[in-house]
Amino acid sequence: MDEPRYLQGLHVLCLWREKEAGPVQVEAQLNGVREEHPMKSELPPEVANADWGSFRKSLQQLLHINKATNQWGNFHLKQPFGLFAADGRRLASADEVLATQLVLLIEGGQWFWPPVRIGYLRALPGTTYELETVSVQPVVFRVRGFLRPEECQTIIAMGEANMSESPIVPMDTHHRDKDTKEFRTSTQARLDSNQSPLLVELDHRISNLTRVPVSHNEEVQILRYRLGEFYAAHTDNFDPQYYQNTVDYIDKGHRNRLLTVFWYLTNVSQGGETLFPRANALPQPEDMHSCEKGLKVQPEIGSVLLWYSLRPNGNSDPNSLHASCPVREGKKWSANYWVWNKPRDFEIDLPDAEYDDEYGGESSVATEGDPVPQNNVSATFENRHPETVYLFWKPPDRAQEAFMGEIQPQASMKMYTYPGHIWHFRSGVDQSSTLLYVQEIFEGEAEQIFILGGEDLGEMPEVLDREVLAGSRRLEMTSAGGMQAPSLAPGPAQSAQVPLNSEEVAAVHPGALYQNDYMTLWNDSNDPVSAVLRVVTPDRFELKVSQLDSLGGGSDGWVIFRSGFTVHDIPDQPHRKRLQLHNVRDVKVLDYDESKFERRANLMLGILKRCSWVLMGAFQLELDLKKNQVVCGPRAALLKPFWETTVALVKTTEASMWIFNPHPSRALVTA
Ligand SMILES: O=C(O)CCC(=O)C(=O)O
Ligand SMILES: [Fe+2]
Repeated sequence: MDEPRYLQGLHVLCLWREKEAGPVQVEAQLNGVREEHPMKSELPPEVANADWGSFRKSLQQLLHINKATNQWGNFHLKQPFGLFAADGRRLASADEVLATQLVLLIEGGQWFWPPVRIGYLRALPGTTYELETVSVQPVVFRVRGFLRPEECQTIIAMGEANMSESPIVPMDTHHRDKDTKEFRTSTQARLDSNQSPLLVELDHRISNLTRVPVSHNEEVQILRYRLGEFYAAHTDNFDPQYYQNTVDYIDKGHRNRLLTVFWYLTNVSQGGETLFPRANALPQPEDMHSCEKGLKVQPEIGSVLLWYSLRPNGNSDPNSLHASCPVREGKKWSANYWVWNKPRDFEIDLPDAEYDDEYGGESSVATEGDPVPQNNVSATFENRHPETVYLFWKPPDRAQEAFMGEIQPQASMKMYTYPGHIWHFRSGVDQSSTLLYVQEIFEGEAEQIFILGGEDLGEMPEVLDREVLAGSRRLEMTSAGGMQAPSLAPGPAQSAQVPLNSEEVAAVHPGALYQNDYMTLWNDSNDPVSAVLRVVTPDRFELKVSQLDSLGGGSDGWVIFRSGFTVHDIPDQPHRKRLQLHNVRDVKVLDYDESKFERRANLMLGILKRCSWVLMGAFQLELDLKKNQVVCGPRAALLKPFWETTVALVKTTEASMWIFNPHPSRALVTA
């Protein structure tokens, strides 16, 4: 039965809190229909601080989203729902959702532009073009001037050099013995984006239009229709019912073509229209070759059509049936750009950001024989840079990287991946943009967190004010030189380093020692923690933290952190200097005795050890020349289990360092 609501699975939510720490109010317009009385409800206050999985689960329960709303069955293969801002930006934390307030929950997991009404014009932010709704059932947009005439020319020329007969993927149950020519008479060429920078650019132009990552697209298919040539009515997605031979390839229907961006590369004098015979709920036509009824769109050079073959909930949309009417005069050049609801790289099966999400509490069908990959890793990439970073997966055997999404400042993105996989972080959406960082997924941990450090100092100044420097001036931290990729490569920091004056030289001379005052840091057993920073050379230090929480409630644990550093000015604070940390080749960044710590601590230390750049970005150090202190604090959540608060390490000497002796019979040694 056809669903009455053709935007099923697209829910518009408004979330807010009336009081800080109060419950989260939710108002929801469901299934793309604007009701006079929207659904109203609230979620308990703790939901606001919940991890992403629990947060999603509470929304899912509230809205009664379940897998069974999907027509394909095999629910374990169904893609999880996605949450988006109204401009199509994917949201990835409770914080982000609550900050955004107006969000779209899309059950099919990929962004879906709401059509609103026929004739509705939506300016695409950051571009000069508009999405014009030409049909709401199916959802079809036209974007005029999306391609420049000279780009159309170039594409046609590339296509022309590679033409062959247009194939169709025959429905194995229906059309196995039929001649392709009965359905489609055009000629076609597939073009790999790698062969042309224009195509690479178009991948991103389109991804920006659809808000679906580039990794989801098929190679563009250039089409040429000569006089009388046509394509009978069909849908672009694959219904598993009709594609038994390819059913695994399409995850039994859950991996499917989501949308088509159809390029018109020429005008056509007569005929050659794209026809939607079921537009506005018209019934299934009897004659798939008829061009009589339905919505007809005339080819117009440089314009594109965007239509969805799946509904927002991931089911197929029978109204997306479409055809190319025969060309009556002239020639028609056009192209299919198909975008799938899941990434196209099948072997590695790298699903979407939220693929690992649990639907929870659903039918047993969902768990029967789920092919859950064994050694997969969920990697969370947190962006602490002041600018958006672009995440790419670098396949081992190919030069072409797969764009997986963008991470806004302060946002994070979770990916399913595998040990040994390489991830690239770039400054832009294409592969020619600056490579900021390379991260390999390591063995052993199922959950890995990577924080892309930066010069953005986040909440740090406040922490300093409150806990260490009460009464002193608020610190103005600076953002030095934009993006600074944490790097494993040795070398000086990128922002300009100032020559040291004599005061500074004295502060960081080899052998200079700094220690926190006795009883300023504590472990769980209430033993005082000692932190000693020792300058090794004028550009390297070693920080030893001892009396850490250890096995069986003890305090034997110690950690040594080694880093290179450069000294930087802080505007208007002549006596304060920022120490920028960096790796030094052949120096072991982290040392500790595993046998001293509990499993959880070892786990965290293991992570820190493997991605030492995290540590470089996680600590914030400042030199106070007046007070002879190094102020040291965490600036990444990752560090907080070890280093909760900001402490001042005071200049000291070997002889006057304090040592805590946990043995009660022996006296504490202080100067
Ligand atoms: O040429 C057209 O207008 C539509 C072609 C089409 O739908 C296809 O090739 O899948
Ligand atoms: Fe088509």
